[in-house]
Amino acid sequence: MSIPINLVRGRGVGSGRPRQDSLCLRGADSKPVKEEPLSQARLFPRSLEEGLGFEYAMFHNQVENRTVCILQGGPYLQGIPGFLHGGAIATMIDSTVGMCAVLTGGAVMTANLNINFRRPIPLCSVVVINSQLDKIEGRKLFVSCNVQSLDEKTLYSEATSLFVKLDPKKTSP
Ligand SMILES: CCCCCCCC/C=C\CCCCCCCC(=O)SCCNC(=O)CCNC(=O)[C@H](O)C(C)(C)COP(=O)(O)OP(=O)(O)OC[C@H]1O[C@@H](n2cnc3c(N)ncnc32)[C@H](O)[C@@H]1OP(=O)(O)O
Repeated sequence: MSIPINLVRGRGVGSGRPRQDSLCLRGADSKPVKEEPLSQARLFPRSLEEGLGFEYAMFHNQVENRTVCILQGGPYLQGIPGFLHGGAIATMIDSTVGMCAVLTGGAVMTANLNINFRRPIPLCSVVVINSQLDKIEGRKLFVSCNVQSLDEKTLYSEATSLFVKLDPKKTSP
């Protein structure tokens, strides 16, 4: 029986090389089986060679609860020829609004993510993801963002998201 891997904890934040992470293996009942260092585990957007995948830097404003990501999607992220794959865009939107939620609320997980893809993003172009915390209701954090060209003339995507703070009383998220 194969053991499903339910949680890979990434530690790489912002730009830089991928770091070693630890891996928690969980059985079918979601109970931890063992936790050990795993050199192959990487934060997903840091899993490709430099320059070929997700090239980005993030900046967080703690006063305004805003996170900005400067992103250049490389040639391994192609969807329609010449343009970024929608899943790659979704990954970086989730990572940016996720960073905003984590730095505001601590341990959270994405519960809902809605994306409108307005214009295709040319491969290897530089775009800006602007996210901000809209409101907090109990354990729920609502974060929205847009993806624009550097000159702000082109709106590529808009998204809204819901993050839920993990409940320490529950054994698994
Ligand atoms: C984790 C540690 C974080 C620390 C990391 C630090 C290092 C930072 C490094 C790098 C940051 C980069 C950032 C990465 C970003 C990527 C994040 C992801 O991609 S996460 C993977 C995808 N998401 C899942 O797999 C979730 C699967 N879902 C769940 O596990 C649960 O559903 C969970 C935890 C989200 C909520 O479960 P419940 O049991 O705790 O809570 P309930 O009672 O169900 O909901 C609480 C409230 O939220 C509403 N809610 C829940 N889900 C909803 C939904 N989908 N739509 C609307 N409302 C929803 C409910 O109606 C309830 O609302 P009412 O309190 O009654 O008002």
